[in-house]
Amino acid sequence: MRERLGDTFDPIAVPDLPTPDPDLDRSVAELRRLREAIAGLAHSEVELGDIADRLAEAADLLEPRVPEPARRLEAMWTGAGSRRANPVGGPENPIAPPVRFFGCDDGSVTAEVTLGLAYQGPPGCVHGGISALIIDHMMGFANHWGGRYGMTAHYEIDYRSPTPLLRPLTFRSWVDEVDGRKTWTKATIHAGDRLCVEARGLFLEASVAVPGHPDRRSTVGDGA
Ligand SMILES: CCCCCCCC/C=C\CCCCCCCC(=O)SCCNC(=O)CCNC(=O)[C@H](O)C(C)(C)COP(=O)(O)OP(=O)(O)OC[C@H]1O[C@@H](n2cnc3c(N)ncnc32)[C@H](O)[C@@H]1OP(=O)(O)O
Repeated sequence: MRERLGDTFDPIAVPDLPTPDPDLDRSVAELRRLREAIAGLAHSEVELGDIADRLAEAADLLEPRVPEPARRLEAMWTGAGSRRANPVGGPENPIAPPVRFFGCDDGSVTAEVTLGLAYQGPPGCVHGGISALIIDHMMGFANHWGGRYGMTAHYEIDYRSPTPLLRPLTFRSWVDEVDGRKTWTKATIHAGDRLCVEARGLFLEASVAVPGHPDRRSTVGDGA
């Protein structure tokens, strides 16, 4: 059995996601297409003057309408936390790589993603910081799937072999050990059968103040 994570979240219940704004999701999807297209352009192969003007026009239209960041932050932490806006897979976040997470019967969480040129580090390979970003976030999912939560206190990562761009990658994470407030969580990235990355993180139960809600604290990942 595999369960798509993020929309609902057993075994730790989280509030429902806010109703999506279809036009916001669509804008982000279009921005992602642009991001991949622009990252893939070779110099001088396409005449970009007109495109740059049109992008500037869209940005000029948008910028004056953007509310203060404090207002956006407050909205993000109302109801379902920042799940829709987070930088890994968040449908409202243009920089988010398009990762989908699944919870498995064996207690692990898997994710599948193919990363494009915008995420390049070494030639033809995924930037190590991008791998780390996805792993950190995914460990948070694995903790929840295992009935735990917490903030990342420490994590270590071993890059065992190059992680290819433009090929399906399988991420996997699971809770390895628990002790009081501490949760140790492991994760791997594979390209086919080849191990590319392995990591281990320490998460500590903790809470942080919720922006715009002085009376509330969030346990990070609880969607409080
Ligand atoms: C997003 C919302 C989604 C909602 C939807 C839910 C479903 C989805 C689920 C999930 C997806 C989301 C997943 C998110 C993932 C993102 C994760 C992050 O990016 S977290 C940001 C980065 N991390 C920080 O900013 C922490 C900063 N650090 C701190 O605030 C503190 O250091 C803290 C709270 C971690 C610990 O501080 P203390 O004061 O509570 O604890 P002390 O007393 O220092 O330590 C307690 C024990 O832990 C050990 N310890 C502490 N830090 C350690 C370290 N770095 N290394 C090793 N041991 C450490 C200590 O030695 C001590 O151990 P002894 O009890 O004595 O055995």
